[in-house]
Amino acid sequence: MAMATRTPGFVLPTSLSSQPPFDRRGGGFRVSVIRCSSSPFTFPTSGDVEKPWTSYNARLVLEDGSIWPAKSFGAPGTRIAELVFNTSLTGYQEILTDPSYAGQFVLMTNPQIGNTGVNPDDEESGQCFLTGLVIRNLSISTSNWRCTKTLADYLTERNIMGVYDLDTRAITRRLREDGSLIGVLSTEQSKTDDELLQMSRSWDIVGIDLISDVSCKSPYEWVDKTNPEWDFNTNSRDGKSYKVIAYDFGIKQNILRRLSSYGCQITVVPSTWPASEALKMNPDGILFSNGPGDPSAVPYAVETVKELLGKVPVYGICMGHQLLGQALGGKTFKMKFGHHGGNHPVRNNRTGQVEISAQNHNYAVDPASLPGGVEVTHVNLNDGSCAGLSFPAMNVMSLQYHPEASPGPHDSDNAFREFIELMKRSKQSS
Ligand SMILES: NC(=O)CC[C@H](N)C(=O)O
Repeated sequence: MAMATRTPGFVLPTSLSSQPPFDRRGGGFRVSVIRCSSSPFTFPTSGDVEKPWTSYNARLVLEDGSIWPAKSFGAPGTRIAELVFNTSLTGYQEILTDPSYAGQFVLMTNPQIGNTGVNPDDEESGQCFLTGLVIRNLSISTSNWRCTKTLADYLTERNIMGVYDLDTRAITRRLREDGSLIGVLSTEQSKTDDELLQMSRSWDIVGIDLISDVSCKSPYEWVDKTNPEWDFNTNSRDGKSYKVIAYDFGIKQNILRRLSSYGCQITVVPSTWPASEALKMNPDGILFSNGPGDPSAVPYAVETVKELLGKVPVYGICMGHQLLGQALGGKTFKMKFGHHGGNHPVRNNRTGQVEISAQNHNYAVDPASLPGGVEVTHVNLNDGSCAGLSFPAMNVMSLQYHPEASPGPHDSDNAFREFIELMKRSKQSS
């Protein structure tokens, strides 16, 4: 049969290539099953080289009917999740432990993963929250002075699936063209392709509250700072102490470390913590954290944010920003394939400066839905989407991206100083 090449490594029969693009929201599916070749490139871990991990044959089946043969290096089994791609060159351990990836498979576009292993200092939380890791090539050797374990052992111990030997470039192009897709990863040979395909088509992530599962269950104090050896921006500290309540919607620990390094005394509270209780604790400021899933599916959290608006300075990060956007009267929407990576340029509209930022979100605030007085302070320069908000009348500031992350540059860290200044001004005027 004559074949037409759609993207490198992905071959579609000509008879099917003229069909309209896959559209899950419209309910249409292009074909039932398309078999994809594994990667056209050969790395040292392919073929006969003896590997220091246990490997099974695996498959990634996407809801558009494409099937990607793979090899497993993590936990065996069958799992379902939304597939997103991440363009970071480093930081896979932070990604694995970022609670905002709950319900997702993360495909790394960097073709070589695992070379620095894992270490106790790079954890963003106490467990891996994503459903699986999809990579092109797993490094056969691990070498780093901080490394305590290989990536394969770490994922297996934590019962997280990891697969390699797929054509990650072709899958990424597919996600960019058609948008995020639901997929099933499986090492179970007894399951047919059709069974896995049906699984992927009967699951959805939109409209689901994912934060209740990842939030802490009771309040606790946080005291750890950034390791002083690695701290930066230290000249901008004023040496004063600020009492901050951090709502945990799936908080990354580096947010807490940065706040602590800036002099905050932090109490972390669960996502369901009543606003009235938070106010009784008499905080100088409140942080609304990052967190997984659809921000419009957690109206109880939006209500809590609303009750706190105007009473104390507030700072939202990622999910926290999206909750603030809704509490201020705006709406969120699902993006085509989101932003996941350590190299997103963002313009600070107030200074005109561009920050290279770390991002991880699939939803965004629609600026057109926001009421007058709410200022869009930051814009993502890749697609013009809203990356930051401010509502000075109520001491509100928020960022769609991750100022605590330092994927090389530390450009966004000043946002913590701005929060400190917001609290300081508010204290002085009261
Ligand atoms: N990192 C986050 O807080 C993610 C926010 C939200 N879950 C999204 O995907 O847009």
